[in-house]
Amino acid sequence: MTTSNPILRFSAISLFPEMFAAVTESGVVGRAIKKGKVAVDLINPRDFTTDRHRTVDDRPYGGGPGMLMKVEPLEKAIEFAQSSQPDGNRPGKVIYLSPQGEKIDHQMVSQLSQEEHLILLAGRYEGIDERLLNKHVDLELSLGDFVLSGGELAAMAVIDSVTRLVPEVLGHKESAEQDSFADGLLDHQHYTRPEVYDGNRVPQVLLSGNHQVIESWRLQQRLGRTWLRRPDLLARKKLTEQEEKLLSMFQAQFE
Ligand SMILES: CCN(CC)Cc1ccc(CNC(=O)c2csc3nc[nH]c(=O)c23)cc1
Repeated sequence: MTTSNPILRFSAISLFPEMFAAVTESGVVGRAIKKGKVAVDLINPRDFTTDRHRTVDDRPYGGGPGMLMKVEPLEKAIEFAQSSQPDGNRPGKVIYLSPQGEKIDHQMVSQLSQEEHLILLAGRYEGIDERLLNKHVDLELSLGDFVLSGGELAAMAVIDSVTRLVPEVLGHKESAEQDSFADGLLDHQHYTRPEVYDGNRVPQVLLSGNHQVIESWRLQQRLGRTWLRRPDLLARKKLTEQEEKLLSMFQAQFE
């Protein structure tokens, strides 16, 4: 269902629209749609075919394995998505999910959350015609250096991660949690009942009730774990004097 004035509209172009139920019918995105803050339109290129067999794939010039997405149904699907734009608004940004794209990270997601309309082109087969790409696609994004069967999972990752950053979508409680990754550090360890599990106790500091010490311990763990597991993230982060001190105390235990 299309909502009249959502904060952000996604148009997902895919041969497998039913896959998107995974994000539209549950969780944060499902709630945001119900609240009318976000809209997700599903557009299937097969609905724009004109032949009896509703053909959506075509053979590659120059031969080689596999097929490509047929140009005409795909172009019509993109144009339909762009036409579903409330007039006067900025034209939707066309994003092609592809292994050749720029890797998605928090910065990219944060930028996309400022848009009003994102048209997500989820490819299947080996890809799409380069001329179509040059004519319609504004941005090519990849989920990472591994092979998926199509762009749908990547498109859903964009829908979920961008929706979480749209103001007023997350309640105050959840939005606090989103800050953790946004500040470029990994998360600290988590513990819940029982206090002793499998012979292991919860770190005493977390039972102390001393919130200042607990916050300091958690920050130190976040700095230390990022240093151990993702030094690339740490290299990009300007640390305060207090953070430098906490990290060097953490590192001292490895000397
Ligand atoms: C023969 C070279 N392959 C490119 C790495 C062909 C190919 C494999 C898989 C696909 C389908 N994948 C996507 O559409 C895709 C879309 S976003 C993405 N991110 C990471 N990995 C991915 O495979 C994808 C398309 C072409």
